[in-house]
Amino acid sequence: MGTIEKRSFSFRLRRSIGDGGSTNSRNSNNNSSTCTNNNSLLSPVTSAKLEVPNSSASVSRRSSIYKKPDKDDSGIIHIVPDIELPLMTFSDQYDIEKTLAEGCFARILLAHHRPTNTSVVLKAVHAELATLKDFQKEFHLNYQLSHHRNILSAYNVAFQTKDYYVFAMEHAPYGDLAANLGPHGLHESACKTISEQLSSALGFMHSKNLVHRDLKLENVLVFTPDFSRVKLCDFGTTTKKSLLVHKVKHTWTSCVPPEVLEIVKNERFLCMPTSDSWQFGILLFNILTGSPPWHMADWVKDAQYSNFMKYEQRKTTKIPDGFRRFSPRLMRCFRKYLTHDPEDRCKVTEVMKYMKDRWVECRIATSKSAMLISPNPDQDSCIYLNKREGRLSADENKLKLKRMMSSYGLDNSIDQTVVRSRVIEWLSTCDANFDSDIESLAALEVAN
Ligand SMILES: Nc1ncnc2c1ncn2[C@@H]1O[C@H](COP(=O)(O)OP(=O)(O)OP(=O)(O)O)[C@@H](O)[C@H]1O
Repeated sequence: MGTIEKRSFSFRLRRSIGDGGSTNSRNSNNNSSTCTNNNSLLSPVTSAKLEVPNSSASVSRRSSIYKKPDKDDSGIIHIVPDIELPLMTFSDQYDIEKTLAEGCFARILLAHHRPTNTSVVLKAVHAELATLKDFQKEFHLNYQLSHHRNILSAYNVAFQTKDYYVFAMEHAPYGDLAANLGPHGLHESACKTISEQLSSALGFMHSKNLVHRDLKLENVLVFTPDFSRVKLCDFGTTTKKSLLVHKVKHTWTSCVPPEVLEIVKNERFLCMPTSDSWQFGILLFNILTGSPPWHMADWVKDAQYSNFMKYEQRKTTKIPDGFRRFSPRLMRCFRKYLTHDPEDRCKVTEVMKYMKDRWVECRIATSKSAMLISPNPDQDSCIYLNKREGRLSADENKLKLKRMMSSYGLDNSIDQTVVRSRVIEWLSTCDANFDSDIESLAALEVAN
């Protein structure tokens, strides 16, 4: 094997975010705006000479190769600088420990950086599948956004090998949200924690006129097992607001907003933050239930979406199937995120108004069929509420009713045998598999 010559590249092209038009890249935006390049905005990136840590860096960024980007970017975030990428091999400075993931465009490698004795993750973008300027844009944005606590920190380190463009970032020890989601979703409190952090990260991006465009479970990384620290990653499709873009390829159809789904192949459209709001709504549903609300936001082809759309547009009061467990407050919130018309869609931070509300309510009886929905009560907030809090509120309501009736001088003595047989009769008409001996009914009798 011959030695690989180390040389630097500089790029004469001057551009702003979204400028391009490559056909094989994932972010094949095409617009004509051009900005003046400023090399001083980001110091030349070399992996041979690593940056000394900034003393004010937060605990999670203590790595000796982390250099904090400037908080007050005054708009420079929209100018992708020409950076020099030294050519090297991984083994020059890194021991590759394992491949964490293979994305559509990149390999994600856990590596040990020998000179600084630091564990890092290397995102190695296939040079054949992405253009150099797409790589530079992703690296620049990730690095510049790094100072938000819920955005993955990129180190000031980038280089190229024979086959890859590479940059370094911190390691998320618990992987992505998709890997942490059970079939019945997460508990309400975890969903609130996650949505608070993600809405903050996306709100921060929007405040800088940037649209992420590819929010999905796989692009949210988990740093603590209780989800108290999650971070947004993958800025490969991030675009400046109002630029003309093509559809993002290689994403789940359920994440594609209706106005984007309608776009015909190769047609371009304006990139707007409301598409992140839509994807936030889908992600919220996904983490609460374990699956997306529909396959695609096409009211002709997808009955589930069509049902939601009728409800959202107040053509029916019937709550769509997948949403029945949610409280009226959360339904109001979903309506705002998942409204068909992007003009009417709320800002991504809207969810913060709903943090004090209960999100999940149980409208499912504790019958055998209900238990089949979630055999593990701790996995499903609906059943969880039903068991731990349902009885308490039922007792309280009963007492209230008794007090109210007696204050009007009404007799409130009830024949419990009649009540019991009516309940059994009603349940058996609802559920063919109903067994009158189930524990919940025995408990009902005791409570009465
Ligand atoms: N810093 C990290 N720590 C741990 N895992 C990571 C890290 N970065 C990425 N991953 C894992 O690698 C996967 C792919 O990463 P990423 O989305 O950046 O690659 P990509 O090629 O752009 O993906 P896509 O297929 O969405 O285009 C993530 O879903 C996540 O599981």
